[in-house]
Amino acid sequence: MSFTLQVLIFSSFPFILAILVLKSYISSSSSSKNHKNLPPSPPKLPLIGNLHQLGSSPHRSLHAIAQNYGPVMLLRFGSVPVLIVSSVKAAREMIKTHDLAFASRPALSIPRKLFYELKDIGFAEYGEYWRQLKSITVLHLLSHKRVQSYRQVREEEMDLMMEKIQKANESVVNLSGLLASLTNNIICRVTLGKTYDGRRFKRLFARAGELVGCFSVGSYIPSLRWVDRLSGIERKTNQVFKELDEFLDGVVDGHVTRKGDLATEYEDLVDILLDIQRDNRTGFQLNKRMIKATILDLLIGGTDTTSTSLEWAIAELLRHPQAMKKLQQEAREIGQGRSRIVEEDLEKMPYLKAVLKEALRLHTPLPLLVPHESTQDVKLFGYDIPSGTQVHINAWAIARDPSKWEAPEDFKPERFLSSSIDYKGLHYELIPFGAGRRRCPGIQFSIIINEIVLANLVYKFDLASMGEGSLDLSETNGITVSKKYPIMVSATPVNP
Ligand code: HEM
Repeated sequence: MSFTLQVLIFSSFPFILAILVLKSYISSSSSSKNHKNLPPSPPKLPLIGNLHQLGSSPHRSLHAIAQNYGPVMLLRFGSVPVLIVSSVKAAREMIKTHDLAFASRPALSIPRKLFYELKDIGFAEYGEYWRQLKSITVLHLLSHKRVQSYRQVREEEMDLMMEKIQKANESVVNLSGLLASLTNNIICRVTLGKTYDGRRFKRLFARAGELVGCFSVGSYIPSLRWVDRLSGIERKTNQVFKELDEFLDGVVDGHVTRKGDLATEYEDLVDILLDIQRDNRTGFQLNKRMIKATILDLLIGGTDTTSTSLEWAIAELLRHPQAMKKLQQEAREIGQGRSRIVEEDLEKMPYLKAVLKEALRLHTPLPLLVPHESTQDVKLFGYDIPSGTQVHINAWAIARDPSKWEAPEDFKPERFLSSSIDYKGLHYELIPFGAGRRRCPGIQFSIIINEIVLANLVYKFDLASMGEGSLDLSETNGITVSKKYPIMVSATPVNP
């Protein structure tokens, strides 16, 4: 930054601050005149509001603040009113009773750039466009039948991973890295028709994922939008978008040109989107930008979330040898000496399902879900919530609410053996995939990968953690909360 620019910025700062404080005073005095019954709020600073209180783990900081201000509290991130919902009762009222009012998303500047002006499913505002795209996703891309049809892809990629572990011959392997590659390969083959696992591809998607979770000052304090320019975040977003767009252009064009002359074993999701575009069978005209935005959503939304949840489950099993033993017993009784557990076996493995549920409860991969936004004035929990309020549901806090969960901090898969609580969006105490209209459409897709991989891993190997990091539960920062240190194991093959 040049000296003159610095002087200009810093000399104008007190002036900008004064205007903003005055503005916030005027608006707060005018809102108090409206006699709105707003939710409780912690004290805030001028200009930044409560942003300084978020820290590096916002789900933990917000949980701590909610202990004093209650399960429905109103914060300010810069100039944006942000509602934080932290109890089962409040989440149920929000999603069950007022789902429509809260079904939109805030238009944040980084997703807007990366996802083709919000032409994807995850960040599109609520309306006819989102409804059509979500229905295509649920009915054609991620339906039960479609997920079943990719069984061979799952099995081939899983076998490749097991071979790598076998070949390591009990020397230390980075299991976290293998799980990340496995889910990346499955999602790429299903979505794009082939694997992309080069360093450049992985780095591009890692940068895109990081950017989605990044805080852009301009989205919350419009008068300080220039900070995003100076910090380099705007340039980085534009660069990543350019590279993503070139990559996706190549993918879509490649699918168009090979049509007809190159027989493929299965239809991947780009083929299906192009078919829908061609026959216009849904009555909704898809264009290339919409197709690219949709693919990007599936790649970014499905990969890390799936591998992270499996990684947490394995970390907890390594920390709880009794639970590991119980799961191995279940797998070996079901497998009965066959070379592998198959997908038909999974329904007969209640402990496996309980382990994965318990891991999703304790280590919610997206602890604050994806932000929602109200599009009308609503009464929630007795409070007035104005239209245009951004909403974060602290699913991580809800999943350890002591009034709903006994010994909430303990890893106890057994709690699910005698309970009908599921993560599909009907039990608000466990909502790692969200609930209501905006619920994740990839539940089945990710759960079947995690079930089949975990079942076979413990069926074929005895895993011993190597190094302290494997058992350490520290978290990364970002929208998807993963294990900070990779799981390193030595895997001894067992003869089932
Ligand atoms: C363990 C794995 C996963 C977790 C924990 C997860 C979690 C979530 C959450 C919390 C949301 C937002 C819900 C809300 O706003 O209330 C979401 C939305 C979404 N997820 Fe997932 N997800 C997972 C896997 C997947 C997979 C495998 C795919 C696709 C291949 C996928 C695609 C999407 C899409 C497209 C949306 C946007 C839905 C909308 O806004 O209407 N997810 N997911």
